[in-house]
Amino acid sequence: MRQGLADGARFLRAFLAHPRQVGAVLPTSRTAIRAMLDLADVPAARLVVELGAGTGVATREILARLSPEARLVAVEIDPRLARRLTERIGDPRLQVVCDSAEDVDAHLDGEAADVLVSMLPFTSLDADLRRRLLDQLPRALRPGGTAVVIQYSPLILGELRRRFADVRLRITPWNVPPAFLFAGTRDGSG
Ligand SMILES: C[S@@+](CC[C@H](N)C(=O)[O-])C[C@H]1O[C@@H](n2cnc3c(N)ncnc32)[C@H](O)[C@@H]1O
Repeated sequence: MRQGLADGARFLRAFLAHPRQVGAVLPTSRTAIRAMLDLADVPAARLVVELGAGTGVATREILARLSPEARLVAVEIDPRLARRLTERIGDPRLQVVCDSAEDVDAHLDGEAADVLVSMLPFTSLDADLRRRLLDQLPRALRPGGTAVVIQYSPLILGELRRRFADVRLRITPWNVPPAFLFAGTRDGSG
């Protein structure tokens, strides 16, 4: 409970410092995170990449589903949030990277992700940055891999359809505000 409040306060501070970069006043609910992760096969993945890890609400749930031999690379641009994540989650499968998700490739050692989880606030970002970040999603994935994306509006659907062979859409009311969940599959079976 106290940890949840502390995370909420930390998230709000990050929002007040960089509203467009953070894109939300409250951390995403665990129920919405679970519904999003249900759209991909995290337990079968060898490499999962998370973009925009924030206070780690999805990071923890990914680790709970991840196999003992797999690894998770979590990218967060805000140095305070990234440092806090490293301090708080001592799991040897987790690597926290403080960088922009535009440069995620540089941190994957030539590997491609089986599952990519995006918490990035695409709709509040500047259009050029949004395009560069969206272009990274299929690039960081292996052929046949899945990207799951959470947003507070459906506006990104067309952009995802341009980049993925198949895109599924779900809506979860168990978040403030209600969230749109997308799952895109990269072309090819690998
Ligand atoms: C809507 S928040 C979600 C955070 C977290 N998953 C949660 O719900 O608590 C978006 C996160 O993406 C991060 N972010 C924004 N732009 C980014 C970028 N270019 N690269 C990496 N992280 C970014 C923000 O700092 C913020 O932590």
